[in-house]
Amino acid sequence: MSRFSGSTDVPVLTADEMRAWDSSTIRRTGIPERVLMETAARAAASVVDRLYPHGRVAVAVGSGNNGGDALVLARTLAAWGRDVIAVQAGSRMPDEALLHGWRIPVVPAEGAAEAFGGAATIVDGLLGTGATGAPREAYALVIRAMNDSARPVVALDGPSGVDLTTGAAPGEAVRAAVTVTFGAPKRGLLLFPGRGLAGRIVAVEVGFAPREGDAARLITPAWAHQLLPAVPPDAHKGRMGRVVIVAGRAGMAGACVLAGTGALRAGAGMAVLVTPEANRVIVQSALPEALYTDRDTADAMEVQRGAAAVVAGPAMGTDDDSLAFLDAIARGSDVPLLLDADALTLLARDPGLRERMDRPLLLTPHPGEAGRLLSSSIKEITADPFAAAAALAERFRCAVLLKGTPSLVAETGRGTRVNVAGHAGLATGGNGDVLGGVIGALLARGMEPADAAAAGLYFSGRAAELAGRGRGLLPTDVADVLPDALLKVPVPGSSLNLPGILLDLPAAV
Ligand SMILES: NC(=O)C1=CN([C@@H]2O[C@H](COP(=O)(O)OP(=O)(O)OC[C@H]3O[C@@H](n4cnc5c(N)ncnc54)[C@H](OP(=O)(O)O)[C@@H]3O)[C@@H](O)[C@H]2O)[C@@H](O)CC1
Ligand SMILES: [K+]
Repeated sequence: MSRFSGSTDVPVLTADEMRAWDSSTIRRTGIPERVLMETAARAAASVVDRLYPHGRVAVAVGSGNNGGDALVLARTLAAWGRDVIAVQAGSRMPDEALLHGWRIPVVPAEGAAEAFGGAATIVDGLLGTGATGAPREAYALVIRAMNDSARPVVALDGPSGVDLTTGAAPGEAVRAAVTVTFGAPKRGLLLFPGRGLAGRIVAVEVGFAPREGDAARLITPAWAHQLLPAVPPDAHKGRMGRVVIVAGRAGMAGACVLAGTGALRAGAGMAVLVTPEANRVIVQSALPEALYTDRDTADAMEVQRGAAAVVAGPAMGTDDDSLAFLDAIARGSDVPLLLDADALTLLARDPGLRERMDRPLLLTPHPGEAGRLLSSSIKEITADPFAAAAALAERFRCAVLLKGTPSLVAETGRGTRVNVAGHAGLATGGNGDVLGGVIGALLARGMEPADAAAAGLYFSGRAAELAGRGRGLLPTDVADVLPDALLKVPVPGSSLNLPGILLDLPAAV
């Protein structure tokens, strides 16, 4: 289960952004780099000591500041009475003065396998945000020895060999049990394969100044709850928002039911399901709480009268009739419109649809749909989802929720939001339909499209966590616990019980 501090503002940074933040903190505050390093390394030492309290700790030391962190951590653990040995990977060691005179045995890279074999826990302080390309030979040797040792590895800032901006691993890369990352989670830790190699991710606060500008940020519980409009004590269904859902071609009633369920479970005052007559009996039996309108005879303007938000697309069909109906819907109102699934395929076919409508727009593509909208391949989308989401937002002048691991929300001029709530149990058909309905309900309650998308991701992810992690979770199981996820109950902080933990994310398994 993802755990967060109460912070509303946790950046997600590229390696370059992290280095720039570091230098600007030093410049603006006068805090010496050594103090940041000391704070970072002591926080990591606490995590190592808490999680792996017994036996020898072997610390792999690179020649940059990541190695500096490792030396400070080694010295700190030694001062706490732990048995510590260091393995030198670089041609030189970081400043010896970091050891404060503590004597720690140091072995060369060639002795790594033996040193790791004699240890209970390994700390990876080889490479951090300053690394470029695949680890060079002595480093690669030490990384191989680490991965072959069958000992748990705690990576400092990131698993060495992982590009902390892209998540790529161009050569040997550490497979960590835990990554303690400093100041903010790095983007490359949240993108695969980096996410898989990082293990459990613990982000610790180390004394940076507040970040300025529109960097990417985590969607935190505190932020999502703060955005959620309060339910007035004299609420009535009209004030809680009417969501119109255009979904499900004939024979595809399920998508419509699931989107409607998502909307109602997320607190919409009313859901109107617009779907062909062929689906009527199923839709009305499965979700009698929703209103039904026959799509075959519906007037696109009439059906949106009184609506506070419209969701169109889940399994609605991609034929000419569907395009004509979508076009009429898009032009028939000025309330926020969410386009998902088949509606995105139709938009890719007829991008002029965007110009013909005049209303706030949110697109919620998966990488395949994003690829169609940008005329690029799924591989290109997943290689840099941050860039793809930003390009879509620019191209269609709208908010974009790009689904994936992690899902992102982008809008031009606003920082990208990154979701880490939820788990792989959400990767089944139908959850996207529920999510569309949830976001529709949040739009209908007056949230901005990008905010509604980000909050919708968080609350759905949280609901999936509450519903449990096992296989076989139905989208309706997730929808059923949405009301609990939406309650303003504080999310428990890190089970490590140490101060300053911004994020504690379980390993991706
Ligand atoms: N100030 C902060 O924000 C704070 C930062 N902190 C810490 O500093 C880390 C960043 O430190 P950094 O900038 O010194 O870079 P780092 O990752 O140690 O690597 C540089 C070294 O690696 C080498 N090298 C590069 N590529 C390589 C390769 N492929 N294969 C082999 N070697 C390679 C390169 O050698 P060169 O290429 O120069 O010969 C150079 O010696 C950051 O991640 C965090 O842990 C904390 O103390 C808290 C405060
Ligand atoms: K590292």
